[in-house]
Amino acid sequence: MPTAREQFFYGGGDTVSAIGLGIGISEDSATSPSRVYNSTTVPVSTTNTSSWRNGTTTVATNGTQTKHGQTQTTPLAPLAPLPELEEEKVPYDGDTMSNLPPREPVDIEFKELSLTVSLGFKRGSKEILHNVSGKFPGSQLIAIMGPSGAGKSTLLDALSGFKTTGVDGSILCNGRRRDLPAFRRMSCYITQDDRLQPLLTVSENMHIAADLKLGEKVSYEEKESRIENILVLLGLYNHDQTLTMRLSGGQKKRLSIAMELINNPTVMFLDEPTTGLDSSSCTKVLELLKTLTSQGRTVICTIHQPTAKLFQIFDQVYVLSAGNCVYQGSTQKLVPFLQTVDLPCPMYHNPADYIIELACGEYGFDKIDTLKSATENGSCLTWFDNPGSLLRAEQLMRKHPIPKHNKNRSLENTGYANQCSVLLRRGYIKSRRDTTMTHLRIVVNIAVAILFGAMYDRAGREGSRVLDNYNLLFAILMHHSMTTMMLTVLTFPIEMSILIKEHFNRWYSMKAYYTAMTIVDLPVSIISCFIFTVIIYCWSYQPMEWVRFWMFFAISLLTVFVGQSIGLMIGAWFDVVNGTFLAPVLTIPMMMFAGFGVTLRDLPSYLKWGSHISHLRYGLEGFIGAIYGLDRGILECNEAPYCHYRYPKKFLEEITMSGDQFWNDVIALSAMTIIFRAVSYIVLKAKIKSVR
Ligand SMILES: Nc1ncnc2c1ncn2[C@@H]1O[C@H](COP(=O)(O)OP(=O)(O)OP(=O)(O)O)[C@@H](O)[C@H]1O
Repeated sequence: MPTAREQFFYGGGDTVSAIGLGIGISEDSATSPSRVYNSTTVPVSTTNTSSWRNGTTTVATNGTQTKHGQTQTTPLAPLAPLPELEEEKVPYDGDTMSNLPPREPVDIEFKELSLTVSLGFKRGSKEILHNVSGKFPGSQLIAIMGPSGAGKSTLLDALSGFKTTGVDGSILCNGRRRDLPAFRRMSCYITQDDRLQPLLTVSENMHIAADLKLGEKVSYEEKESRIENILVLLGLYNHDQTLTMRLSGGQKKRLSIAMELINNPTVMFLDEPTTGLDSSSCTKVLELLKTLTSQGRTVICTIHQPTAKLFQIFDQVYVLSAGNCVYQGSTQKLVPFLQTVDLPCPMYHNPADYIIELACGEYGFDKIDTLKSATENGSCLTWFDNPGSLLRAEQLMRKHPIPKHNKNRSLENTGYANQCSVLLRRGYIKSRRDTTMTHLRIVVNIAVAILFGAMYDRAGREGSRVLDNYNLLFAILMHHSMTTMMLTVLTFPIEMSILIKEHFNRWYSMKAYYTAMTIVDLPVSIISCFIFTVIIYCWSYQPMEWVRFWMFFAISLLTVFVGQSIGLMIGAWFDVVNGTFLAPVLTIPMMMFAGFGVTLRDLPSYLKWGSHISHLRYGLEGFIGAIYGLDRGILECNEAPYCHYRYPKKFLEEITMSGDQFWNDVIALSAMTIIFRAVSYIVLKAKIKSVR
């Protein structure tokens, strides 16, 4: 049997290639037993050359349709019926969407759109989209296709408003220039990777999304009913108590869609919704999206190389090749289009595969130019289903009144207080289940306290072991600073992708996220620090005075907060690899400036400034003030005949600390916490902005 390429270049043997393009007209198909059908082959009988989507079609999408070398004619399932999610055995009920009111369709058009990215300092820039145009009418399921690197995700980013930097050209919504805040209020973006909270169940994720998107104005019953309907529609109802991390790839994808459906967006952008899914899950996801379009939603998704079966689910396709449009129009008309430009699709070839092969330049780069000119880089509307009925911009403007001006500048659906309280609830659930950030942290604090206690048993009251106790105080300081810093260095890199998605989809503001994240961590920080302090303070026999204990605890806690804030700042600035390298590296100079190895008096004058920015210096000074300050009396001397530091004052003199700087240390550590937190918030905001 000739290969697709051979058929293309040398003709299809006994096949009339006129219809070609995935629609092979066999002169005598019944007498061609040698034909092999693969999953992407869509030959159509001569009785149905006009529509290979709905007519009687010879499909070989699985082995059963090719029997003993003979092709069986199988009618394709009509597209209209709604999907049945067999996997979950949920009978589909047309009413399941009753709580999601139909939407007024939105027509998106873009003209001469180009997108340029900066390649970095002194490296210039690169244009990814080259003046492409296109039209995505409302209520349609639209595929943006193309080879890898063609610019599919970039086009999706530009249209959704996710990318605004370097975008040139015009994007129209219902004929009017896109008002980005208003457009973002009616649209959502579902990313390729599943950015979901792994430690929450399906139901919890849905409730959090509902509370953030619908707020308190919508009643509990209404929210419940919406969640129920969506979960039933998406076949997730039976899994509502499953932790998200335990869901299958397809279920995660459906949950991502479900969470965005809660506020009933009009336009949905999905980046490769079928990637990583088996063919049955792909079909289910696409059929679900198709269902959503029937209620007025416009669903635009990027897709790599759909099989013939998946391809036919789409209404319209937009094909890109190296940032240029090579086809725009209905899926059914792709074959006739290719025929018209003299690039007929070989028989038994999936047109979707064929156009990608053409777009890759497999048949010569001149073919790409031919296609680009034929589609006028996306301006040509000839190949739409019913081009005559497409409304021009002016007609659309007349049909759709000017939208009401929204005085509310905030993009989020609910207020700051509601966002904070819902995020706190989510944070609480997460920290209850998080083995590292919560459980391991408490266990590590207890284990280290026991270890230190055993090593420095009674060092706190013994005059002959003052230097041991000094070492212990510094070790405690390092423990508080390093353990929290290393944990929080990971906070933003781990959460960043979820944060970007949820923030872009207007779930919450950065301010609310940051406030909730700060508050949620407080109980665990305080509890683990308190347990540690009690164990080590008692075991090492530090002075049994409440004032000194609380001073000691206060300095410990503030050191924890500073360590956390530095960790957050580094995590906001750098990725995981650089962050985990930089955090300990930056701690070393802080240690040197703490006055521990080299006393503050002996620091070279040109390095004195370092001691003022070292949180470990203030921590150590604070500990010394708590343990040896407040005019502490003579120490016991039971373990050695001579106690050099029997008088605490002598020790303070030698380490050049006065022991009365406690409040200055508290102020310095508090100020550092506030400054580092503020810097990490600013860096985080800038980073999120820079992504766009
Ligand atoms: N910020 C950037 N800096 C430099 N090049 C970029 C940047 N963003 C995208 N590109 C380049 O632009 C081209 C298009 O990228 P895009 O992610 O849109 O492709 P795609 O068609 O979605 O590919 P895939 O299907 O593999 O995801 C690629 O060559 C990519 O390397």
